[in-house]
Amino acid sequence: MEKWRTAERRGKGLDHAAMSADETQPKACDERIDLSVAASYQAENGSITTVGSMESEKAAYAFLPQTPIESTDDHLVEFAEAMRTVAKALRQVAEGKAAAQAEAAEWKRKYELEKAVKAHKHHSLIKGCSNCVKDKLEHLASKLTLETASADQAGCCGNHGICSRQILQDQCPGPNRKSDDDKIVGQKAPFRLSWGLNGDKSGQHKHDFVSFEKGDITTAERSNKQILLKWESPPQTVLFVTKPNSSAVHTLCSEMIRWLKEHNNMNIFVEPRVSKELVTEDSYFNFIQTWDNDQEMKTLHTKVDLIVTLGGDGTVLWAASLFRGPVPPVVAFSLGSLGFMTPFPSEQYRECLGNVLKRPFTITLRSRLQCQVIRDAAKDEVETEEPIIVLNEITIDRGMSSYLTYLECYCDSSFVTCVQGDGLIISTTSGSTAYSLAAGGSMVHPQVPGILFTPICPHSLSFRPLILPEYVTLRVQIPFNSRGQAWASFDGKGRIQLGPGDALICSISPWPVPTACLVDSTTDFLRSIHEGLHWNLRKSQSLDGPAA
Ligand SMILES: NC(=O)c1ccc[n+]([C@@H]2O[C@H](COP(=O)([O-])OP(=O)(O)OC[C@H]3O[C@@H](n4cnc5c(N)ncnc54)[C@H](O)[C@@H]3O)[C@@H](O)[C@H]2O)c1
Ligand SMILES: Nc1ncnc2c1ncn2[C@@H]1O[C@H](COP(=O)(O)OP(=O)(O)OP(=O)(O)O)[C@@H](O)[C@H]1O
Repeated sequence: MEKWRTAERRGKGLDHAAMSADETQPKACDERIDLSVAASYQAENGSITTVGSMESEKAAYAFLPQTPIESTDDHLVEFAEAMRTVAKALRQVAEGKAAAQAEAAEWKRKYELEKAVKAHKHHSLIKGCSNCVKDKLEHLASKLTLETASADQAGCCGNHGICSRQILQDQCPGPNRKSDDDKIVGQKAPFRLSWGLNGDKSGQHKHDFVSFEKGDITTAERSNKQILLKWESPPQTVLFVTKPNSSAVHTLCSEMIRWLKEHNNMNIFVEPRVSKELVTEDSYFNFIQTWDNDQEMKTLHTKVDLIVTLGGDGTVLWAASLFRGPVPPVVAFSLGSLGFMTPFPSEQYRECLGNVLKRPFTITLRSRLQCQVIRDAAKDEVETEEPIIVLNEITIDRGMSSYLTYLECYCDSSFVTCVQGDGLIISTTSGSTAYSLAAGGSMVHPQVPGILFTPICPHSLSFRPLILPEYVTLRVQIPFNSRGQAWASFDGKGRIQLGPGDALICSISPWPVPTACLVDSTTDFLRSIHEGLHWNLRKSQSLDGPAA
């Protein structure tokens, strides 16, 4: 834009010079005047070449009166005319150059003023805007305003070039100018955000996402983006977790192990039960590894690059339960009925595994809940039991009891409610499509950072399910005045009885389950609710019918 504008002005200058050249009669005195004007232009602009040519032109004019020879007069007039044409051309060039230089100087000065005003704005916001700084700023701004106005009468910022309105929004003359009060910049107090509970400095500090320049809060990054996993070196060890008592699963498992060994020379781990079955079946499987006890199982995550599950959602839950700490990425093949967490088609295992082993793939980080049971009898003791970790949910229900459960619930130190009904589900977002859904909870995308609080058959008309933020700790207490007992279960397993005075404490575990996506987290989630639940499936209305 600026280039175009400069070129236009230069063009105008040339046109003007050309017009005067046409109008000027070829008289000697005029020619001298023209030449002197051109000479002075060049001297001012310091162009040595041009000044040199002016000297030769002067010499040519000085020669004119001394040569009154008829035959040579015409020649001299012709020569003088030629000199005049040359001089005019030189003047046009000089005028154009001078105009361009003046214009460039003007824009440079404007730019420097704008820069200075910006720097003062920034300085005053950081250090506090003193009156002195403000005065200086206003002075600079008004200077800029005046000069902008005189440089371009078309209005604030004009149509071309640097837009000072963008840089100095409050300083525009004309109809868009703001009031004097609005003109004051840097009045907002700077602040800092930090992470932690009630200002506790031990909390995890994330990157600052506050723009101090403007004092506004902005989310620089989305909290939980789609995550891509890319191997830095080729994976070498795969753990198979398979649904028991299924011949289809067993056949596929041995076929996949062979394929992985022969094509990728992978190390294979299987559960002790499966190892026995395979080795008994064929000595070919002697190379597969397993574990003998819990202690060995606890170190699995240090040896395994990838977990392959063959079964339904229950098998994914089972695989996750083998890892109380970090979990390797899970590639879940569907051999169940619904398959909310099993997106990979088992018939295409070669292609799917080939991709996962060699190419980057998207994962869903499925958060888990860790839960500790605090017995009333042992509440003063130091906690020794390891927490129980679930991928779907913790359920507290009335079990065999025919009485209502009576559960007091707290979120951090705040009282939430008393649950009187069949029970309560505290669910992860992955578990939102399981038991919690059946109890009336919302379906939540697995990457939403939240904890679901869903009552089971509450005896109250107004008890709607809640979704709480992932950073809270929930405590469910069986009060001493509870009529009955309560039972807790973890991903539908391991039921334990809770008596009056016992409590259950849950929070999000630092160890999520990374599950490989077939497409991406959202596509897989939507596919599972469409195909698994036939979500919102309805025959479309036909076009014919009553007019609106
Ligand atoms: N009324 C109910 O809906 C109900 C009752 C009890 C347990 N469950 C669920 O069953 C889970 C245990 O599953 P299982 O396979 O070991 O038991 P299971 O074999 O009894 O299967 C229960 C069903 O729940 C489905 N399921 C499991 N996790 C799911 C998830 N995250 N999203 C959608 N569906 C899911 C399974 O596909 C299966 O069809 C529990 O965690 C609980 O959520 C549901
Ligand atoms: N490796 C395993 N060891 C022991 N039990 C397992 C294992 N894998 C799965 N299970 C259990 O087997 C049961 C059925 O498994 P799963 O849910 O995967 O199959 P499904 O019921 O046929 O599929 P879906 O849940 O889709 O209907 C679950 O309760 C699960 O806990």
